[in-house]
Amino acid sequence: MAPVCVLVGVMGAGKTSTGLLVAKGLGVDFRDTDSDIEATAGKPIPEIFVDDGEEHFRTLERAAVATALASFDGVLALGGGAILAEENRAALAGHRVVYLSVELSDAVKRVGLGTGRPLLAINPRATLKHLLDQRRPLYAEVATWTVVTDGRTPEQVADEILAELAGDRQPGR
Ligand SMILES: Nc1ncnc2c1ncn2[C@@H]1O[C@H](COP(=O)(O)OP(=O)(O)O)[C@@H](O)[C@H]1O
Ligand SMILES: O=C(O)C1=C[C@@H](OP(=O)(O)O)[C@@H](O)[C@H](O)C1
Ligand SMILES: [Mg+2]
Repeated sequence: MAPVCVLVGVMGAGKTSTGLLVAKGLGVDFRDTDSDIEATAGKPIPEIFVDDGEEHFRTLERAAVATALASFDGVLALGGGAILAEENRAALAGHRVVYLSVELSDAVKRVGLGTGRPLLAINPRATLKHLLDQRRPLYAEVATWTVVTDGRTPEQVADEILAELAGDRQPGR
């Protein structure tokens, strides 16, 4: 069993919102490792960071990623930092991994002022710039294809993914 596709990308790339639309379009289940982690911990992500620290969050995340990749066959969204762990990048090999790319200005517009992302609590623009610089090569490393999301709605991005998936399933491709 394997996910139809796995969405990766930085915070604000639209993994959760676009993933839900892709799953709906395909008529399959949607799963987000962030929700799995919250269910396991019994509390929201910001509280995990405050009470237990980022390292503990990453430990829960590695377990959530491994479980979902092995046992889920719908559309799977990962948290933006999941690709930091070598173990997770290795586990993604052989899966259809869609990198939702977004540049700094759109990412800041989308998540800069929101709550719920503890890493962005202080100076979201500078933090996002640093995370993008650090992580871009890692997203590219695990991706089997990249979809640019700047200036596009989640619906437009989801439609492109659905078209690509439909093409993938055609005989001879
Ligand atoms: N393509 C897009 N265009 C504009 N806003 C978007 C887009 N994708 C997501 N958003 C908005 O950005 C915010 C973060 O989206 P989300 O799906 O949670 O991103 P991620 O899971 O990648 O962090 C949400 O408010 C969402 O509505
Ligand atoms: O980039 C990160 O390190 C994180 C991204 C978040 O998920 P989204 O990318 O869905 O916002 C969430 O896993 C946590 O706040 C840490
Ligand atoms: Mg998300």
